[in-house]
Amino acid sequence: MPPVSRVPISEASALRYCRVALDVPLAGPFDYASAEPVEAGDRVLVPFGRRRLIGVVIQIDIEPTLPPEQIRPIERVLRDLGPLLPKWLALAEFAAGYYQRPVGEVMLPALPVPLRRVSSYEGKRAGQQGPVERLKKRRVSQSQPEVGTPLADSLTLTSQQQHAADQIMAASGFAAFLLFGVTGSGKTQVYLTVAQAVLARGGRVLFLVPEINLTPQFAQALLQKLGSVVTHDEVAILHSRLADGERLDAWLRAHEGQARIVLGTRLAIFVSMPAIDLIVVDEEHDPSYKQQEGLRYSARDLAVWRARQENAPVILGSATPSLESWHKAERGDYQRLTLTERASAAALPTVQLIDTRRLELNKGLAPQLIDAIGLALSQARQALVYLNRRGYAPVLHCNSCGWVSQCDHCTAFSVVHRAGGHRMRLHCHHCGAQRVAPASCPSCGDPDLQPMGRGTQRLEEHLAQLFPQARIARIDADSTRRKGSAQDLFEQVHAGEVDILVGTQMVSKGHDFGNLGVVGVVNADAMLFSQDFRAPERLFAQLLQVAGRAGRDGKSGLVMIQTGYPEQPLYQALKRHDYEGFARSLMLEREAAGLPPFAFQALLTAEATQLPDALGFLEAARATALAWLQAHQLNEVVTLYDAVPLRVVRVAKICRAQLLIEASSRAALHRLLRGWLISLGSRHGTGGLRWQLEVDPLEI
Ligand SMILES: Nc1ncnc2c1ncn2[C@@H]1O[C@H](COP(=O)(O)OP(=O)(O)OP(=O)(O)O)[C@@H](O)[C@H]1O
Ligand SMILES: [Zn+2]
Repeated sequence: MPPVSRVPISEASALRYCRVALDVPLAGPFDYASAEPVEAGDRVLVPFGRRRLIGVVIQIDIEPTLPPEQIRPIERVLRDLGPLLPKWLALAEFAAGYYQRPVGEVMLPALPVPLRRVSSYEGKRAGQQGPVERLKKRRVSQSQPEVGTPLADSLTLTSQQQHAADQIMAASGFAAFLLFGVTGSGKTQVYLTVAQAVLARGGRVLFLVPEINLTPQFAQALLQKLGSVVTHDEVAILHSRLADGERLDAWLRAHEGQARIVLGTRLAIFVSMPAIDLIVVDEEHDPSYKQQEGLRYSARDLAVWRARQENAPVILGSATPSLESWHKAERGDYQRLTLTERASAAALPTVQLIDTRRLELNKGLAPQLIDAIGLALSQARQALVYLNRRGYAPVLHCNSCGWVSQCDHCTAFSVVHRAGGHRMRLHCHHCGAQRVAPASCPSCGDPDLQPMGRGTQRLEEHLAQLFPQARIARIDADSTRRKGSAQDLFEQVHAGEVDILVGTQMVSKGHDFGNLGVVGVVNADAMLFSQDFRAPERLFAQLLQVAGRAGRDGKSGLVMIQTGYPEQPLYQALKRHDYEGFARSLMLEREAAGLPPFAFQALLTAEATQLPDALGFLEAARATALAWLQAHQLNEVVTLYDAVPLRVVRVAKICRAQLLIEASSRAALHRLLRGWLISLGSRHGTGGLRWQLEVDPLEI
């Protein structure tokens, strides 16, 4: 361990004071003293309580807020990396302010682990070097990077694609575009055409995709189209499944400017780049752009902020834009570009609603769907059956006494999963607890326990019985846990080694299947009557997206949706591929009800071992907020709802409750949040109570 530099008080006048952001759940930032000059953006190793932490200097030459003798000195300035750029610091400061988190909890998690872990800089392995030098040594010893092979790019843009690309390329400085293009309209080609122009003049591009599994497809398309303007080495890929070293490598290449294309999932929005000349957010409506823990940011919204900061254009692309973005386009904040036709001379698929009320289903499948799948297979085409529920069956049930499988730790059913050798297991999808399914009913002893309902595993089994000759692949979170397994499965589908694909929404996002003739949707109704006001928007998007996988090759595509409510406007709009009409009706409802995008929300969630503690905390918080609103004459502008338990109230033995805050003015909402948070105290309160604030929550 390097000696701790204890600076004698007599020399205190030679000290400078600075403010350091640390990843601790306290307001911060924290004052430190330094004998050597530091700059904003420097990473430093500092003592904190009894621990030592790596932090980021965010302000220098400050007037300390504590008496000098209480201020501890910085132990070491980490000089293996130049200071983080002012623009990057500003992005983190903005996110911290907007999402109401201490800046250190934004900055440090945004850095690759080795750059913020004390042990990377100490101990035997670290020697004198830090992780950056170690990585660079490794890089030199590896073979030279291969140069991208420019492939002939034979596609001629359709006139709609060309028009959209021209509009974007004509933009100077910041401009936000909503690229609204039907499924298969070739939005990717528009992004790539604009990116090509940017890269050809030496610029840099940040591409965001919603799913890790889409990065290989995208990276390939990038190199194919852009191989003449960038090399392999100039593309950096960032997502959460990379090993620490890989992530550091990609991050550094972006930070140091070597990478000119950064392609990644939501976390890539926090990448450090010397400049960005174009940002693309593909499938901008996708909920996975919203981080659901820690700093609950929206990468899509930060992308727009960042484009403004960089004075660059941003493209938000989707066949089913979020109502937030659609609203901004309607108001003219975003420029809307529309692609109404599929690119490759393919028509949009025919959507049929199968009324299951008058049907006898065979293993949950309508005879028409079974026939359609059979026909597709006989024509050597593929079929996809979509069921957004993983596992074998949602619950195990006793016919004699009515016992159902429940998680011991959560107020939720435990889901039946089939392990190898057909053994049943029970998994809780909330807390992750797993156990072997009981052989007989724990309540009455009846050995005849039945799985009830259907998940993707069971659907896969049924399809195998109905189509014994077919090669069936299941793609869901369970079948793709192993790194690379999703990519392998998708490659098998593309290579034609799969006849029937069974999957959850993982299969619906953005995949360009070449030979998919039929898409069947089962059990979509489950989401039709959800409490969440965003449920119809989300269901429509999911179904339109999955429907859009069919018939992309120019041959016919057929989509069959099994429903007990075919007359529902959502299904009727789907049948017409009518995003615009459906969005219009949802928008009217939202406006009448004063819901987003016509209002702004925040959600305060509390967790405690006893529900009354969580509710009590929220009620006290509510009273404080009400008083504050009254004092600031904002009680007309901001509404505080009652504190209520969450739908799944107990998870892993912890009870959860929430308090919804809604405002007609974003500024008023943020004023309240700033004034209020201080009064709530530490996020880890006493008696195991924890709270969490989310700005712009997606799920309520
Ligand atoms: N100008 C073009 N001429 C011929 N084929 C094209 C053209 N542009 C795109 N394509 C092809 O059309 C298919 C769909 O393109 P792409 O995947 O970009 O659609 P998309 O708009 O992203 O759709 P989705 O929203 O459904 O993901 C791809 O196979 C692509 O190669
Ligand atoms: Zn559980």
